[in-house]
Amino acid sequence: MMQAVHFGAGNIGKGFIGDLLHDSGFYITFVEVNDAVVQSINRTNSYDIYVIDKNYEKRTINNVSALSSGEEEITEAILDADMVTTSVWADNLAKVAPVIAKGLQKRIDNKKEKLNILACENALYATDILKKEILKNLKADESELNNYACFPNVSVDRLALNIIKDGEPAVEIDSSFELVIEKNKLVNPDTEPIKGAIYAENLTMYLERKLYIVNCGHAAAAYLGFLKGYKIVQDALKDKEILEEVLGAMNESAAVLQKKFGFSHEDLQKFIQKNIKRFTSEAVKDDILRVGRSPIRKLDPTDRLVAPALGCIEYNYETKYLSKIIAAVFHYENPNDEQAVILKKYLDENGIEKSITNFTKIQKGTKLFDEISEKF
Ligand SMILES: NC(=O)C1=CN([C@@H]2O[C@H](COP(=O)(O)OP(=O)(O)OC[C@H]3O[C@@H](n4cnc5c(N)ncnc54)[C@H](O)[C@@H]3O)[C@@H](O)[C@H]2O)C=CC1
Ligand SMILES: O=P(O)(O)OC[C@H]1O[C@](O)(CO)[C@@H](O)[C@@H]1O
Repeated sequence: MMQAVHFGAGNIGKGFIGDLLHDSGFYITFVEVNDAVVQSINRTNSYDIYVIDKNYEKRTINNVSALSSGEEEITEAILDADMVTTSVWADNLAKVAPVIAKGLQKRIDNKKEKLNILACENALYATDILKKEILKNLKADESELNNYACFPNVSVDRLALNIIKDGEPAVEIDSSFELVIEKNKLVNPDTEPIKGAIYAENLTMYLERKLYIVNCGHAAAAYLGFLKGYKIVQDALKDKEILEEVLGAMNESAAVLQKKFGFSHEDLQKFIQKNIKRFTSEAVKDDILRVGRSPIRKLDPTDRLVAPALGCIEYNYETKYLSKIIAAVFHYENPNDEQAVILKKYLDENGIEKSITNFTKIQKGTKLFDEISEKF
């Protein structure tokens, strides 16, 4: 049986990547910092996922085990692996990199064959970020590493939510998904190691369409919804004013992608409508605090809100909606979200102008800066 080591047994780890790896014939060793999750997987060497839009049909994923993040066996698991994947959040890639590097060093010492390493995170080129972090922790240099590992980037799209079922952590998923893998960076670009994935020559257009339309619209619903006191995304989107503004932001992003990649207007409209339908599905209750989580990451100039706004500026398009949503992020509060706490503290101590530049890197004196500051 093929072996995969997956870092992060969270919603996407279990509900998406684990599901597809299992379907593709892999035995999966999860590496996870949460010991309760490790124990839960190891109790039965399986876990359950529930398909929301198929009447919560249960799918049991077997041929799995889990290791706690400090365990020595991780190096051995990587030594024997055919693939390594992550879904730990982009902010944590630097933390898993030393562990992966240790396993890779052992593969290098043992002259093992090349394997694919994929960072399945919501971020632009997350696998490149992971590779850079691995190199910081490896004796080998990049050209030697390239003989032992390939690093395709990935675009990851599936709704996966955590639930407790019969006292055990489980995951609810949507049956629809899109996993796009950078084909030419695979160990063997003619193989399709994960069933159901799309193997793309040009990942950038898929990655940007996903991050700058799907995640942009979802984030817009969360931050505007929060401002008006909603708790659930589906409820926020029943508010006509919020829906109009969310669509406005998605359309501003779409205009940039149309110009940059040559997508047709009709295709992008269909894409937007399909995603609004997903966000408003009555079967799902998606917590605004989940979708709005880690606001500092979401204010990054390469992420879902600021990057499309900068694209609009480049093409001389309007940023009426995107600027309002970026401004709304600075009003977001969640005492249980470390980044939200840091953001609020910085804002309270330094004011909106310094905060805009500090978190978005948008410079004072530019049109976009003025718009965000005014809307705030
Ligand atoms: N949940 C969703 O619907 C989607 C999430 N994503 C992306 O997938 C990634 C994971 O998101 P979720 O699964 O929702 O989050 P999650 O919080 O459910 O899962 C992340 C898991 O990684 C574990 N983890 C964190 N640091 C670790 C470390 N150093 N070593 C081992 N495990 C570690 C956490 O304990 C947690 O179980 C994120 O980058 C997110 O943006 C992408 C598409 C959809
Ligand atoms: O996982 P992140 O990057 O924090 O953002 C939440 C987003 O990710 C998703 O969970 C999946 O794309 C969306 O539901 C939401 O837009």
